[in-house]
Amino acid sequence: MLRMNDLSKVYRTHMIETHALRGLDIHVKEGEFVTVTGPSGSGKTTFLNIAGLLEEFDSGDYFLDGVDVSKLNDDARSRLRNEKLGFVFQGFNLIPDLDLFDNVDVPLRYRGLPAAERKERIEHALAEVGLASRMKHYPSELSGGQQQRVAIARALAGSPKVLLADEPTGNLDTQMARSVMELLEQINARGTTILMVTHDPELAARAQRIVHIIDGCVHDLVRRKPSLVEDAAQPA
Ligand SMILES: Nc1ncnc2c1ncn2[C@@H]1O[C@H](COP(=O)(O)OP(=O)(O)OP(=O)(O)O)[C@@H](O)[C@H]1O
Repeated sequence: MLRMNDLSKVYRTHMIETHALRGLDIHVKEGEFVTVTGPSGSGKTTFLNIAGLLEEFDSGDYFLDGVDVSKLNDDARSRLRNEKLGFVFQGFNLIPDLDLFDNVDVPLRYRGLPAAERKERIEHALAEVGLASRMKHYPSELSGGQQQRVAIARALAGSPKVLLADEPTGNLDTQMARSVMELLEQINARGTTILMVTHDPELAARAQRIVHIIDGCVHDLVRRKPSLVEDAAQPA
C-alpha cells in the first residue's frame, strides 16, 4: 500500500540545514495498523506529512498504492490525496462555526460530490463514530474525545484506503484516548490501513507493528502479534 525507499528530506532555513529524514525505508501492507514512535524531533511528523502528500521529499522513492508519487504534478498529488488518504490530527482541526454535519462535509465538497451522496456519506460516517444524534451540534458542545471522533468521521467520509493519524490521542485523557484507539481498531478491522504517530507506549503496543524512527531513519520494526504459524509452534 505504501512503500518508501531511501527517502530523504532536508529543511533549509537561512543558514541552517536540518536533515529530518535520512534514507528512510518502510513498507506498509494493505490492511496493516502501524504505530510510529521515536524521540522528539526524530522525523515522525515529517514522515507522516510526506506519506500524506502534504510535503515534498528531496530524494528517494515513494509509491502509494502502486503510484510513483515523484512523477505527479500538484493537481495529480491533490487528487491522489483526496481519493486515497484520510487525516486525523492531535488538535482535531474542526471548524468552530460549522456544525458536525458541515464539518464532515468540508472535504466532500472539495471533491465536488453531489449533495445527496455527500449527505449519505456524512450520516454514515457520523453513525460509525457514534455521533449520529449530534449532527446539528457545534464542536464546542462536545468533549475532546467526541471532537476527535468527528475528525475521524470527516476522514472516513471520503472512504480513504489509508488513515494517517498524528498523535490523535495527544490532547485526550487516558480513558478518551483508549476509546479513540478502540474506534481506530474497529476501522482497521474493516480494512482501512492505519499509520499512527504516538508517544504513548501502551497505545503503540496495541498495533500490529511498531515502527521506531530515530534521527530520520527507521530503526527497528517490532512485530508484536505473533503469526498463527508461530502460535501453533508454541507448547500448549
Ligand atoms: N518546517 C520546518 N522547517 C525547518 N525545520 C523543520 C520543519 N519541520 C520540522 N523541522 C525539523 O525537522 C526535524 C524533524 O521534525 P519532526 O516534526 O518531523 O519530528 P517529530 O519526530 O515529529 O517530533 P515531535 O515528536 O516533537 O513532534 C526536527 O529537527 C525539526 O526541528
